[in-house]
Amino acid sequence: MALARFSQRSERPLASCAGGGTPAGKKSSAPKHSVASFRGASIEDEDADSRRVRVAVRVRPKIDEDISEKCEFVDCLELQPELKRLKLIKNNWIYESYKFDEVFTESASQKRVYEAVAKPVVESVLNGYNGTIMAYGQTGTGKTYTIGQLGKDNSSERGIMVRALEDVLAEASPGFEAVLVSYLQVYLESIQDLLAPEKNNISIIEDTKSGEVCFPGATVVDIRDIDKFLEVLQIGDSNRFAANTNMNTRSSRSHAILVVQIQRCLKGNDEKDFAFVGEESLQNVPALSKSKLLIIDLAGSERIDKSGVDGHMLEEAKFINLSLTSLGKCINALAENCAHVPTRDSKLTRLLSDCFGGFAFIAVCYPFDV
Ligand SMILES: Nc1ncnc2c1ncn2[C@@H]1O[C@H](COP(=O)(O)OP(=O)(O)OP(=O)(O)O)[C@@H](O)[C@H]1O
Repeated sequence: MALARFSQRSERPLASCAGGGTPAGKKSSAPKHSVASFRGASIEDEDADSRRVRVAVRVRPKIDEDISEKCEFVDCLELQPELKRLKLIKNNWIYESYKFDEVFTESASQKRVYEAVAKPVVESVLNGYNGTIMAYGQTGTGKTYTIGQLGKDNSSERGIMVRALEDVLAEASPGFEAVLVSYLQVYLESIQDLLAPEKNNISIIEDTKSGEVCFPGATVVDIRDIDKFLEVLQIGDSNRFAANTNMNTRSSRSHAILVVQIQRCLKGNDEKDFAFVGEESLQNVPALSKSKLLIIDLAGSERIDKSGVDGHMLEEAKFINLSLTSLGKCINALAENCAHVPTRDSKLTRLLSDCFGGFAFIAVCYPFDV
């Protein structure tokens, strides 16, 4: 499974913001823990912070299900975390080597993954940037575990969503800042509100001037404490489309997107700390800084023959693979610094469009067929 992160400075002009202004595994004999290979992951000599694409890879441990299935595991991966390298061994003589921004072995804790991959993005969002963290990989490789694990009984198992909100809430001071959360899923190219599933087909509105993307009608919950957030996540997760496939007993059939908007009033008496509308300075109206954090648990890419799906689930798999392909095209365009990023090809990429560009850090990853 690969984790991607990217962030973008909000470049919306002060006056354009509402509220008076905005500073800115048929069970395979293949090892399920070998998950993905990544194009674009072998960039070695660029300065990591200046790159628009950053990729971390996490290999999950064998789980009881793998063992009870009596799968034969073939060692086809060699991890070199200290070199941030992964070797894909094809046979005794042939291997391919990939370089990542981080390589996490089976023993990597949730905390470590969060701190190395997600925490820097959360920090930049708290500083007014838009940031995105997403997990990509073959079905059953641990994306939901990494991103969305609630860890209600064991807080050490908490995933990126919960840890990110813990950090955001630790920074926010009540009454002064708002932490607004929406939880959506993209299923069969339709956006559904995970917190109010009757709201289907939610539209995506793009502000033509600022490029800001919003989802009118989606439930927005003002989060003040982590218990409330856990409740919200649990409701959302219960509404997510999931199914039992050959490769995962609870396979997510949709892309889940957590949208966290952070609003902060800027303090100070300097003119620059206040909003401007046209020529008029709105003295005494505190400027509002808005930034957005997207945390995305992508549906698993799957080989239809391996996952053993048919009928409706086959339709689902086609939509999943199509939207992942369009995401891949956008990411390639960003990785190659293309002027045009083709965001209009799928709901998923349209929804992400205000986080594509600028100082972006994004993953480019492709499923690895064993
Ligand atoms: N690092 C880990 N440590 C322990 N168990 C893990 C780890 N990663 C994943 N698992 C377990 O592996 C199984 C598959 O994980 P998960 O459902 O997160 O995969 P996924 O990539 O989200 O799959 P899909 O794309 O089909 O939804 C689950 O039982 C999960 O608890």
